[in-house]
Amino acid sequence: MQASLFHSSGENLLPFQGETIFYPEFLAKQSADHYFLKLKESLSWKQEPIKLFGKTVMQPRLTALYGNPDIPYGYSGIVMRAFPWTQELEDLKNLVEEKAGQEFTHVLCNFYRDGQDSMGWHRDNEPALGKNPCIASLTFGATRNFQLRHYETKGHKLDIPLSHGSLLLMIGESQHYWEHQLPKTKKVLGARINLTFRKIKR
Ligand SMILES: O=C(O)CCC(=O)C(=O)O
Ligand SMILES: [Fe+2]
Repeated sequence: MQASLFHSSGENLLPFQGETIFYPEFLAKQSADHYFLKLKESLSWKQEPIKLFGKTVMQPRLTALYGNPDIPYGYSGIVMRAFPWTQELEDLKNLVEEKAGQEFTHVLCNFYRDGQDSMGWHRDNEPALGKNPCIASLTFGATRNFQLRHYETKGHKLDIPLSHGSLLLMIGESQHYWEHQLPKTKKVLGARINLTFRKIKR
């Protein structure tokens, strides 16, 4: 497969040190509507604790990990065991793999119940993801503002409204030089599902 072909329809949003490409209409509305309802009711959503500066706190969202159960994956002091792929997640994985031009082993699923659920500044740079990982982020439901900023300078802040059916690819050196977050908001009342496809090494 020729990597250059896959990103031809998208533009890099980062000014330097990484590539992040946004496809606002990756899925048609009807298809995105179908997946939102299906994923909401069928995935094993759970609120899990994480360790933050030595303290155990509950994550401000629900999560579920799917993929190869033989490869454990963890972040922020927790280890998650993956559930095997469901039909819907596998179908979406195939679509995303075609666009990204690479394969994924896992998908981390996030459920933001409303604007009060969030995710703080971080990089997806666990050693198990390898040097320049491709993180493919698929969104369903309420549009939320996704923010990126340069990790060292905390400058060059970008706001990307991740809409229903959109796909964001973070590739190259993105996870080395840029951090991202999904801040809380008083404006958003509806629920949002985000799937981040990842390739995890043993
Ligand atoms: O919900 C989002 O858009 C961000 C999710 C994310 O950054 C992650 O799962 O690592
Ligand atoms: Fe992330």
